Amino acid sequence: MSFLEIASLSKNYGPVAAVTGIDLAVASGSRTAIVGPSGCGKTTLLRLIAGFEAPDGGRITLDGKLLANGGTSVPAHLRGIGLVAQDGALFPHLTIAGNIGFGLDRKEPRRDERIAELAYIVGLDKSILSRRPHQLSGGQQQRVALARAMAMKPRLMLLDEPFSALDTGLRASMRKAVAEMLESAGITTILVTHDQTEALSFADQVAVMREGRFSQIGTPRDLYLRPKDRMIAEFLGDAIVLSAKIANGYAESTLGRIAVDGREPRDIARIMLRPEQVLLAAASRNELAAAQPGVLFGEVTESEFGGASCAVAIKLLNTPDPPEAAAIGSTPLVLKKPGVDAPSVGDIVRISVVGKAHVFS
Ligand SMILES: Nc1ncnc2c1ncn2[C@@H]1O[C@H](COP(=O)(O)OP(=O)(O)OP(=O)(O)O)[C@@H](O)[C@H]1O
Repeated sequence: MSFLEIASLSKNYGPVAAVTGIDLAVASGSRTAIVGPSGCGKTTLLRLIAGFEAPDGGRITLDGKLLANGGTSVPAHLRGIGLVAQDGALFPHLTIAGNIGFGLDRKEPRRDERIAELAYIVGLDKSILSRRPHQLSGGQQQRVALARAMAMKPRLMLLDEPFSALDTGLRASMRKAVAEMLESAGITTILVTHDQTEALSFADQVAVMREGRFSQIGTPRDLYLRPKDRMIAEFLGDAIVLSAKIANGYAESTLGRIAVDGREPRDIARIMLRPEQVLLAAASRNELAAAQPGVLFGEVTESEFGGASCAVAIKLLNTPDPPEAAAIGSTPLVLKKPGVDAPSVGDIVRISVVGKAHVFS
């Protein structure tokens, strides 16, 4: 049995089915990320696990102990679960030190030391410990909430978008620091996030949620490279989706002959490539005129500078599959390339594909 087991969990708010028949198994000491569009039920699921909401149906078991089963529910304060809410939910009348140390024993001789240590771990300066929450930025408040939850040494930590108020650089370093801190304390964690990169880099297991249900659960690599459908593919990153004919482990498509991850022959299939699988090399019109069969060329129609990642749109100039070319001609291939050597509008490029394409079932 897994550390956390959720079976057929449901919660309705009047006519709104916020969570519908969720099953989830979480291994001890692991990190799970839940991603999904706004309103799909992520926060409700965390609140059900934490015990702030009672489910209408289903079961939650933690470390072999039943926490919720139909009508019966263990109260939140007896679950040993930490929840860091989206807005931090700090106590406004307490100082930052008071907030962080809220759950610590007042008679504990090392209490102040422990508070300072927790503040240090989440990257907060000691000088803010005497302030009140309203005197902190949103990002600082989120870190206080995290330190307060850590102080309780929970068996399971639930993080609801805990890095959303931080800017990009700080967000990545906090994510890494928090992951290390949770790992060294052996705390099992579930993170809810809107940010795909955050989910893919933080977790051992990712669950994609849609309309109250999980549409796919797997390792970050599995979900990124082998998503079940186009929506999941596009939720986790940019995707190039093409029609293709599959035979002998290869797809015949607009982008030529590409190895695929399935061997089942299909006359009409949809395949997916991640844009970073498509490589561009500078070429000329002479090379295009003398192109060997199967060698693909394109012309850059748009190039939008974005620093490390520039959007480059390409119109295919020759294709092994003319009817598809017409289709892709109207929607150009869009790739992200580093700004330092992104091609310019009008450039001719040779196109090649690395790795395998994924075949949607
Ligand atoms: N207390 C409540 N009363 C009524 N409806 C609610 C309540 N809490 C949530 N809902 C509804 O349940 C659905 C799921 O909400 P939830 O907050 O769980 O989504 P979410 O995926 O966390 O969204 P976001 O990413 O925007 O935070 C939404 O339709 C929401 O409006």
